[in-house]
Amino acid sequence: MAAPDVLLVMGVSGSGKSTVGALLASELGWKFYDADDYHPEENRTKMGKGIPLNDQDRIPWLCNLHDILLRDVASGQHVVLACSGLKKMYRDILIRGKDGTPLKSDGTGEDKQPAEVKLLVVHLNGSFEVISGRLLKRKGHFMPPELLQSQFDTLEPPSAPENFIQISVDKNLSEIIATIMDTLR
Ligand SMILES: Nc1ncnc2c1ncn2[C@@H]1O[C@H](COP(=O)(O)OP(=O)(O)O)[C@@H](O)[C@H]1O
Ligand SMILES: O=C(O)[C@H](O)[C@@H](O)[C@H](O)[C@H](O)COP(=O)(O)O
Repeated sequence: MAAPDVLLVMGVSGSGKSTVGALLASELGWKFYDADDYHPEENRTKMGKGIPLNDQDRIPWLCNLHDILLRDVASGQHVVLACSGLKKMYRDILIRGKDGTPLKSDGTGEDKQPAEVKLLVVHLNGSFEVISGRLLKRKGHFMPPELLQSQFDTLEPPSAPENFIQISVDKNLSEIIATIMDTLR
């Protein structure tokens, strides 16, 4: 696999994205973003009321994250992004933006290059029982555990031809990090 510029740590709420993403970024010395920090206030309020987000709520949030990734990658920065990325369409937006593959100038005024983000998707995969158990214990977070079923209903696990690995949330954190580091070698 070509070396990725960005690692997307994805999965349903409570699958461990923020925890794994932050550890991984620190291990790799890459920049870390938690997509939760980029939700507009309306999205946070909606989730806080127990209402699941829809495509309309998520698309502008994902487009903004795509712009951030492109900007960082263009400046040579490698990034770990923790983001639910539940549907293939959402992951495609993170890679290519909303309208597929916009062209950007390579600076010569002639050839154009696609403005794509080279992404490796790390899907943290687990059962409803294990993940809801963790969410019920998690304190001080705006996401109510009652929304977990809608997250599983929305989830489209990554599949070929996406560039991805899948790791069980039943593993402990050091095993998860070691598996990802092995994949990158
Ligand atoms: N592999 C793991 N084993 C045990 N507990 C974990 C693991 N990954 C995450 N956790 C715990 O599960 C909870 C949810 O993790 P978090 O990173 O907040 O998930 P997310 O960002 O996907 O919502 C946290 O309390 C975290 O400490
Ligand atoms: O797309 C979504 O519906 C949200 O991004 C959601 O998946 C995310 O999980 C929340 O922001 C809660 O945050 P946690 O994932 O950290 O629970």
